[in-house]
Amino acid sequence: MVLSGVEVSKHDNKESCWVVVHGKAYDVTEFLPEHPGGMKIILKYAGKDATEAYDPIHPPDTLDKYLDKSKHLGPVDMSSVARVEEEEDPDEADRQRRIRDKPLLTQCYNLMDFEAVAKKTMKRGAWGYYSSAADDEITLRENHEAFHRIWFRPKVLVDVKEVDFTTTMLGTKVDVPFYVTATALGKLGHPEGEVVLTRAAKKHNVIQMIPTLASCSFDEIMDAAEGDQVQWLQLYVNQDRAITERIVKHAEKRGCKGLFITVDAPQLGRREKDMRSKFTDQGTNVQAGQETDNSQGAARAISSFIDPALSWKDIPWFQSITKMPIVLKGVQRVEDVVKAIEAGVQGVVLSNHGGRQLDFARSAVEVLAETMPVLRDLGIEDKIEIFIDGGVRRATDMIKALCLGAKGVGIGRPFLYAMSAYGEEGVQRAMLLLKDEMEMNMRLIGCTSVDQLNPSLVDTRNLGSHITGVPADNLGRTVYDPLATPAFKEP
Ligand SMILES: Cc1cc2c(cc1C)[n+](S(=O)(=O)[O-])c1c(=O)[nH]c(=O)nc-1n2C[C@H](O)[C@H](O)[C@H](O)COP(=O)(O)O
Repeated sequence: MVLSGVEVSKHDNKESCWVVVHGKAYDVTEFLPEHPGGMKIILKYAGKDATEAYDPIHPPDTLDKYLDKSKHLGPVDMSSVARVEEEEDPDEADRQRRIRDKPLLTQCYNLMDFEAVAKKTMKRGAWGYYSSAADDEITLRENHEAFHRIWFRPKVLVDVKEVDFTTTMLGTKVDVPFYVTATALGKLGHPEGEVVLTRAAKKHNVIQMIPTLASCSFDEIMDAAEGDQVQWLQLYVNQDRAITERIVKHAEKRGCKGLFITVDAPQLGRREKDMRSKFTDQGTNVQAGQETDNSQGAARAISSFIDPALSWKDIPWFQSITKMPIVLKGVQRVEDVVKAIEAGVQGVVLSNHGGRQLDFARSAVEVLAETMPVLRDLGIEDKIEIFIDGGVRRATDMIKALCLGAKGVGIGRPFLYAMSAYGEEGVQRAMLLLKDEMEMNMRLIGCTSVDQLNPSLVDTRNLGSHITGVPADNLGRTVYDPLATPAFKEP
């Protein structure tokens, strides 16, 4: 039996709330209080077609996975279903013009070029979510600027005819020492979402870390991989450990080759640009608890399930439910690296979440420079693989990290911007540009393989002095989007 839009429209309130997604009606009345994005956003679409707002945020299998079958009401005659009149973005016509006039892909010569184009062509809410960082975004800027306080000590008269910058990460051979790190809500930037990154990563033999808060379903992203393409899972630990156990076991069964447990986000940071965009979309498919104030932006709307009680005592439980290598993502001091080694995990990512969590957290490269000498003194530097992420925008940033002892680096925003501005081709070009830069800079530093990169090739004397002159990062500054000012009403 096909429902009419008139029938659906009668259920438009808290007492009886039906929504339509992809031509089917769902009774979400009982789910309202559980929705991570809060009730308001669902009630906005109660009795109407919610598909357009729903898609960028929720993996397609969300309703099948999380809404009891008895609430699936069946097909609707879409010709009679009401739609929500979204308020027209005053900038939309201009944005379409900027998309039309954007530079050719071949005119992008570095990762910051993609950011420049994305800033002008992305929807405000999407740009706000991707570009934002915590509080005054000091750490966001420090992540990139810290690399400017490290200088090279290149060797000369070395035969650098053949350069090979392949390496291994958690036992997987990769073409380049970077991976695509986990960044949520891929469909905010591109209608296909994270699978765009999957396809580009395959072409360059780069590992992709699949985010818990992906727009695409986990299986969609795994299915988009080809052949022996390697993917890792990034995990936000759910307060409901049964959900977490299910996610981890399924990931291992599907062939994930690493479990990256995010440990720097007991609560997601306060990202004001994201909040200012008054993110009105719902949370993702993961679920738990309390009413969320949507005016806190996407971050808060999608993360109420994260367990702030996660602690070192949970590590043995994770080791009991999976054989995947376990890596702690978001470690920020050498004492915790030593603890991670003692806990028997296989790796850490030194990271401050791209500056999106604790403002004034140090850059990962500075923590790396602090960590490796201590591990070497203790003779335990080979007990764990150390990755870093945050602010990596050039191959020289990667080389500096490898010289200081990193196994590889994670890159986040640049691939999101490349995807948002130019789709898969953009991500491909971004990866190619990094490979070109890698080959040139390895030659110029006098090395032919990553295992030759060592601390003697860099001068880090200035790294710890946070307030010091650094060469102006002009493109980065022009692209940097200071906190959007409060939206004053037009006169
Ligand atoms: C840019 C970005 C980063 C996010 C991210 C979303 C975006 C848009 N999200 S978040 O919504 O919760 O903050 C995640 C995430 O899902 N899980 C996670 O572990 N890190 C998340 N990160 C952090 C990411 O994994 C890297 O640590 C960070 O992006 C590295 O810095 P760059 O962007 O400068 O490369």
